[in-house]
Amino acid sequence: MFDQVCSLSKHIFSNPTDTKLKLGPLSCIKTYTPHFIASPYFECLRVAGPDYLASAKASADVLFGQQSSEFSEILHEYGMKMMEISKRIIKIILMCLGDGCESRFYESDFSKCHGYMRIVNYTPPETVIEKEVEGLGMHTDMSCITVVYQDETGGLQMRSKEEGKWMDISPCENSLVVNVGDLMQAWSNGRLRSSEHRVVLKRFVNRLSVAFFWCFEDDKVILAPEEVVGDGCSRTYRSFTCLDYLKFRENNEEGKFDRIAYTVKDFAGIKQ
Ligand SMILES: O=C(O)CCC(=O)C(=O)O
Ligand SMILES: [Fe+2]
Repeated sequence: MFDQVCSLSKHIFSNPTDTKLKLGPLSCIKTYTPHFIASPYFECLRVAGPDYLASAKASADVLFGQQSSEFSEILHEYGMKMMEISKRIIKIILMCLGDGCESRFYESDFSKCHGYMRIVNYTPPETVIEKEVEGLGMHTDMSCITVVYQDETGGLQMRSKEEGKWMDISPCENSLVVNVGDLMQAWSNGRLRSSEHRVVLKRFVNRLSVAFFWCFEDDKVILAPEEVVGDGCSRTYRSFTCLDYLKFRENNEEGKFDRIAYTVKDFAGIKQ
């Protein structure tokens, strides 16, 4: 499935810019983010749930005409699989947070989660002066969890908690990277950490990744349950609605990921 998603996506990204911009920020469909928004070397296509088929088809129809259904069918299958995987992962995470947490909180807090994916094509500059070029600058994800498939090129890096050193997350065949996002950090009262990460590019090597973001519904009020906070501990985040946080990030980033000036801690963290 990854191979199919990758080869169909490469085909889409190989279209001329003018064609891709039919899906761009100034079009009515707005599923394509061109170069120079997140970074000069980053472009992406967004496929939104819950109807992945309709979302992918809307993009494919504009690019290839109505007869093409291969792309939308495979992305639908991929989206459904990612939903299933995300549910399984979150249930395991809840189990790790305490006895009975899964049965207590899955239905009440996570059953309305939704997902969307970003297929990202990284094109490094042809002349590289510095040793390392960032395809996507340091950031945290605004999700509960993110499930990432990266191709064999590598380049994903996470910042270690203690020393803030960059660690390579090397690609491994048939493996996915699972990343905790900001919403889960706040919901778990900081027991789970939304990791800072970035993507560095290799000279002359194109890179493709598919990131699936699993998020709370927009009007969800996020507040760590007492059982998760734990006896004798206090809340480190005030309650907030998911959409308010997404808007806060949007307003502060102006579409760029090149600095991490504001995170969920700045938005809802309670000063201790
Ligand atoms: O391309 C990758 O491997 C990661 C992308 C990412 O971090 C993101 O889209 O938020
Ligand atoms: Fe990310």
